[in-house]
Amino acid sequence: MKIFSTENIRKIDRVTIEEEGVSSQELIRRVAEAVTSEIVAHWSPSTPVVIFAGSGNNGADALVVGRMLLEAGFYPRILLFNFHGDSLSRDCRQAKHDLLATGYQGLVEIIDRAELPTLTPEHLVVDGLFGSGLREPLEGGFMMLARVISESGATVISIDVPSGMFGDWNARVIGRNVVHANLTIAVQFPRLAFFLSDNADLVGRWKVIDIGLSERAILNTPTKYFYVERDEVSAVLKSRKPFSSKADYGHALLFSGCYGMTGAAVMAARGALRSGVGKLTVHSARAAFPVLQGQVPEALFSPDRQDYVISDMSARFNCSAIGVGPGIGTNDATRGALETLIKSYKRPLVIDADALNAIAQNQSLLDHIAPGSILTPHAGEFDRIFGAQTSAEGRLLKAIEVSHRYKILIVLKGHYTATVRPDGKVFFNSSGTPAMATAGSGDVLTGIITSLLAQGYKPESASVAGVYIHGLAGEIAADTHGEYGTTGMDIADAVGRAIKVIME
Ligand SMILES: NC(=O)C1=CN([C@@H]2O[C@H](COP(=O)(O)OP(=O)(O)OC[C@H]3O[C@@H](n4cnc5c(N)ncnc54)[C@H](O)[C@@H]3O)[C@@H](O)[C@H]2O)[C@H](O)CC1
Ligand SMILES: [K+]
Repeated sequence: MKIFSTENIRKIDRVTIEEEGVSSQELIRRVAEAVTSEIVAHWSPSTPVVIFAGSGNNGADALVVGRMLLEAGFYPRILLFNFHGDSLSRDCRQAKHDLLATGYQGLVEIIDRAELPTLTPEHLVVDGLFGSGLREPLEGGFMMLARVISESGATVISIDVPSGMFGDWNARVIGRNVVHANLTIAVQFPRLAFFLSDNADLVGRWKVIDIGLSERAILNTPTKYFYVERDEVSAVLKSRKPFSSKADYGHALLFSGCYGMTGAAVMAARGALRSGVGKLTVHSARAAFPVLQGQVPEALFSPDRQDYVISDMSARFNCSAIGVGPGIGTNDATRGALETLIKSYKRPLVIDADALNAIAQNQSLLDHIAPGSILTPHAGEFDRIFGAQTSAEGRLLKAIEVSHRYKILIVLKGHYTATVRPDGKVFFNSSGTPAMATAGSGDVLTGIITSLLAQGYKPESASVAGVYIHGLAGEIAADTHGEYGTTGMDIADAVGRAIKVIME
């Protein structure tokens, strides 16, 4: 699914109204209908509801919600901010008119000074103060109002975006000055800001409602941001040919494991094999031999010269893809071997874990990484390489910059793992569960992406598809083992089923 900028949503909105003949009032009605159904489905008419309506079309949405709630037997209190008595948008004026035409007596129109109602945790607040028309961070009375709403303990449903927050970038916004929603109901598309952990407490849960904006305009409007769902991944994964053999699905090489961290190699290997690689060789410390051969008998074992660490990472047997990092440790010999690999290997590498930490200690290696390589850092690993970031937004911007500069893909792991490409496109992943916050989970991902690369998928699709498959495998594993009980190995073992579900 495309994630559009606020500006582009406005354009698509305009095309829908001007070229497809849908009136803005009809669009507002569709928004209000969806918000109202949500309320009617989960709250009883006796709920004390307070609706805050601003002067623009976000306020118009809110006023129409008010009218629809009245029809459903609720009796909301509605506050409309109409400074000087003449600031309403045309649609907001119309919505006010329609509301008053029902004979409703509860409208409080705030023209100069606001008398705010006391809010308690029993209240349900509908936040229609500001949507995509917000121009500046809130200040003064609106800032105070946002704080009062957030600190009241009331349940808050925000229409389109939490008021005070921009849909795109929020570096200038202070979280405390934004309405904190429990649920945000976004019009037609999720916003970039929803995917950044900085805003998690402001957005709450979010849903998107389809109001039927022009499909042609949606198709023709470019964007750099995407939300990856199952359909996009199933369009990428290829079915196997009946007459194919293992030679058709690549031979991956993993540099993984050392004494004490052989399990990482096991999980990466399992992830690779369960995602369809034709052959797999794991090069590891000699001491890893019995564990790897015992736990992953399908993989070939390539012993290092050294017993306890990896000291040699030369590419061998013309392998079709290399993954490096899980459980390799930070030994000098291993770091030296990694430097040689990075400086000599000309095809994309998958680089994870301690291999990332080695790069953090020798950043000149970034200049040598083959274009199209995939780095899979979590926030801490990313910051160690590219500098400490104070926000997820800053980290994403930095990832976009360095991905372009070094021509590498960065898989920034988190709740919505973001895959950042050198062309500036960013893919936020939709699958996954907190059950995956467990040791070994990342090793499995390295295995999956390396396996897809080995099978001939381009780095752009191996990364995005690999991340989605990994998340879905985590969901499947958590179905059986629960949020607490899911292990890295459970995730690895569910990878095959995840791919099956995607391809069905
Ligand atoms: N996307 C769609 O297709 C549809 C969206 N809808 C809803 O409409 C709003 C956007 O409405 P708009 O009138 O453009 O803007 P707002 O209601 O968000 O607010 C504009 C209003 O606020 C004033 N203002 C802006 N910034 C500030 C500030 N910092 N302090 C004080 N006042 C400010 C500005 O001057 C205007 O008066 C969208 O979010 C959806 O909710 C429709 O439902 C139709 C389809
Ligand atoms: K809002």
